[in-house]
Amino acid sequence: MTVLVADSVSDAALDAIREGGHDVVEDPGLKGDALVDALREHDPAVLVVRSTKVPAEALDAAPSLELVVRAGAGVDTIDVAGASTRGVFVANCPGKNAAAVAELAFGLLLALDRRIPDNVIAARAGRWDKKGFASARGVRGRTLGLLGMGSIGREMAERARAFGMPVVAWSRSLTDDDARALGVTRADTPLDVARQADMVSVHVASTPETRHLVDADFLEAMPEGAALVNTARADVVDEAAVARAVDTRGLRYATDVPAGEPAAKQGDFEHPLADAAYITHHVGASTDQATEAIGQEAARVVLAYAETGRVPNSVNLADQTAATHLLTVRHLDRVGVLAGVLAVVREAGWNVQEMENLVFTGGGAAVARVRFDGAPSDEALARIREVEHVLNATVIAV
Ligand SMILES: NC(=O)c1ccc[n+]([C@@H]2O[C@H](COP(=O)([O-])OP(=O)(O)OC[C@H]3O[C@@H](n4cnc5c(N)ncnc54)[C@H](O)[C@@H]3O)[C@@H](O)[C@H]2O)c1
Ligand SMILES: O=C(O)CC[C@@H](O)C(=O)O
Repeated sequence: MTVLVADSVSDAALDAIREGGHDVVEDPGLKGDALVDALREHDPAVLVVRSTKVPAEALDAAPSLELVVRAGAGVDTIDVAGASTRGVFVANCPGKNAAAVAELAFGLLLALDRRIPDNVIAARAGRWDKKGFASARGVRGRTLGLLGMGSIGREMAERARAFGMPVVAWSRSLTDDDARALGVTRADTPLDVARQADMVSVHVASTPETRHLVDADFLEAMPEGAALVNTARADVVDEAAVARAVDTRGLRYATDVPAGEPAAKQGDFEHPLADAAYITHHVGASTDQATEAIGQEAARVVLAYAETGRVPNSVNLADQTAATHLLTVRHLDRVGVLAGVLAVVREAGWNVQEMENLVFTGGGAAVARVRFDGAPSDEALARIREVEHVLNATVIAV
């Protein structure tokens, strides 16, 4: 299998994939047209990326492409819907960089409280200002609000405990039992978090539903002088509203994911909040530990897919198909039996949604399970039972 790696991934991961017998083409600088050209040239079965965008034209460039692995958490950089319509799997590496991101997010919260970057900038400029930097609120006993209690949100809750910060959290599927187990107070809505928290950290995925989850109303509901940290994605926070809240309500803001983040790893950067906020360079996941863990997981996904055809951490397989019925066929393990069964299935107009064939020890017999969407008929079932080497067949509603 050819594996094109378009971003920097750990050497250990690349070695593991090579040791699995696969050709690795590594070009960490690929993006845009260069990525499309490389996909066309190498026609890989697997593409591994970090933040590199994978749009529809990239998916179209490699007819052999079967799997895109996001060596990270967020898959908003990949045209997942486009991959689904082309029958291409997309997988990610969930949780593997969560500790690293939580470390940065907490660093930013503390930096906002103590104005650490401004202290450093002043010292570097040859200015001593103990008077100017002497006041801070402190975080112990302050309430931390969390939006999103996935892998990173949970890591944040753990760290908040160590800092003596009560946590109020909103997450779309957080239950009271989950909240109790995590030692946090569950909020019914994001606005409830805004009202109760002194500092808020954002950890939801970027989706159409989470766009501007932090908007003008959210910022208005936060107390004067509150702090907000965004290490999730730019579009989850309305940055124009943030700029206004910085001016009018003394909001303190830090982000690792500024809007208009450059695609290139180095270059010029301008941002309307560059002076008013603390902006880091999308480095939440960039610790050695996270890079190693992400690399290992990306390699595991590639190797598991190559060996089993199954995709760990797939993000675009339907949780629930449209299947209405399950056809179970016990049969002798002979050539052509399933073809005969499927011919009847086709004539009956049953739309196959899921299918598996398990062989019994010794290899004499097998059982096929076909989940389909369609109206069952006794006549079709009788014809399946008549297919040569079929032992028995049943249909039940699922
Ligand atoms: N700054 C960085 O370097 C960096 C690194 C890793 C992840 N991230 C970002 O942080 C995000 C969270 O990472 P994670 O590892 O915790 O992911 P996760 O999948 O474990 O958690 C995602 C959270 O988003 C919520 N969510 C997803 N879709 C939603 C929707 N439609 N409406 C409301 N909530 C929704 C989920 O409920 C969950 O709470 C990632 O999606 C990514 O964008 C940034
Ligand atoms: O790969 C990176 O450096 C960033 C990854 C991060 O945004 C993610 O969603 O995992």
